[in-house]
Amino acid sequence: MRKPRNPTPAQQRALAQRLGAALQRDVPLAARTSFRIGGPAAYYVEAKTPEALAVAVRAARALDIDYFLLGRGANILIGDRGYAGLVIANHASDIRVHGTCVTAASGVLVYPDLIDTAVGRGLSGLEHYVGIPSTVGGALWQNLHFLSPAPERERTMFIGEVLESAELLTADNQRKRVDADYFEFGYDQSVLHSRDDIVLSATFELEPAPAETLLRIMDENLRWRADRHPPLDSEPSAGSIFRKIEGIGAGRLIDECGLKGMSCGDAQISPRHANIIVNHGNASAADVCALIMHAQQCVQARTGYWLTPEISFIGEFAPVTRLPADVRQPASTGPDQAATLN
Ligand SMILES: NC(=O)C1=CN([C@@H]2O[C@H](COP(=O)(O)OP(=O)(O)OC[C@H]3O[C@@H](n4cnc5c(N)ncnc54)[C@H](OP(=O)(O)O)[C@@H]3O)[C@@H](O)[C@H]2O)C=CC1
Ligand SMILES: C=C(O[C@H]1[C@H](O)[C@@H](CO)O[C@H](OP(=O)(O)OP(=O)(O)OC[C@H]2O[C@@H](n3ccc(=O)[nH]c3=O)[C@H](O)[C@@H]2O)[C@@H]1NC(C)=O)C(=O)O
Repeated sequence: MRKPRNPTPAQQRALAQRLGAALQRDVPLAARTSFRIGGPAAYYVEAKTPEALAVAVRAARALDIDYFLLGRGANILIGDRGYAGLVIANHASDIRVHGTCVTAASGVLVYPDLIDTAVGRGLSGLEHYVGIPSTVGGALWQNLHFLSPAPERERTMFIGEVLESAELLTADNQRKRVDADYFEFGYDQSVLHSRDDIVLSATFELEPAPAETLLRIMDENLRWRADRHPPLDSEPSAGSIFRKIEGIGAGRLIDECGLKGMSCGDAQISPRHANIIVNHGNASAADVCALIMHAQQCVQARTGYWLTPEISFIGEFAPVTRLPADVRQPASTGPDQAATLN
């Protein structure tokens, strides 16, 4: 991602005029991410409806101001120097049920809000994604996934399977309804990665199911996650750091290199799951980058595989100044190390 530019004084005035009192300055972002890491947003606005989201995105585009759309902040690492442009936080939270369909604004939290609403009406299709932090928009961006129910767990299920349609703000600022095929969903993949479309809302087509079946699946999936992943509330993270390597496992490769438990400052490769880096309090983005680069280098040297980050790197990154505990050579000295990780 290009380093965001500081808006000029003229752009700043025009933005303030368009967004009014909703526009805030120098807003800390760390607490707005699941990693609890990152510097401030120079400009920040919270969109509480899909209409307000469209207004903010259109304003940034019209004024040629760099912007970033922040969902739950669960799949990103924000640089220690923050984001120089406009961060648009998606808090659009409306949910409507009509028959077996549920329509949610893109800022709705998949868990608990969307899942609880669907399950409360006895509707099946979303309960698999219990415990995973994501807004509806983020879920479509990455095609949110989890294993099919126990005991078989024979395949990965994707949220795209139950998507009926979505309303977008397209790259040319049109509001448009599209069906699920439009998204060209894959594993961790959708058309949103390559197009500038913004999801405003989504409609899911679900199926009636007995409450006890839905509650059993949710309970089993929460236990599956609790057994394998560090708990998000006490050990903040961004979930899997590296992309899946089919049939091999990014986590397994890091584990085989003996890197579990390795620390850099307060950042640590989780002793529980090697593909997750946790923040024990005051980890910086630079600390996380140092661990990422170290894992990439170790895994490549030992196995020949190159680990590609799954998370997005947002904003401006400070140089790596601290190194993982047992690394003797500097991993990087430049400010743009995030660009070298991909
Ligand atoms: N399976 C698991 O266990 C876990 C999965 N995750 C995944 O991480 C993601 C977390 O979502 P969330 O926290 O909400 O997202 P984030 O705030 O982390 O943003 C991630 C990206 O999603 C895109 N995005 C967010 N909202 C929208 C929208 N309304 N329209 C278009 N693009 C959007 C943005 O892309 P852009 O910059 O291109 O606009 C952004 O870069 C989910 O996809 C989830 O599947 C996370 C943790 C664990
Ligand atoms: C956590 C995420 O998604 C998760 C998703 O929740 C679950 C369930 O569907 O499947 C994937 O985890 P995963 O644990 O199977 O992924 P990997 O990190 O590639 O591990 C693969 C395999 O390696 C082994 N493994 C993993 C960690 C470890 O420390 N040691 C080890 O040996 C395990 O057997 C594991 O099953 C997703 N991760 C990726 C990178 O695809 C996320 O996207 O943030």
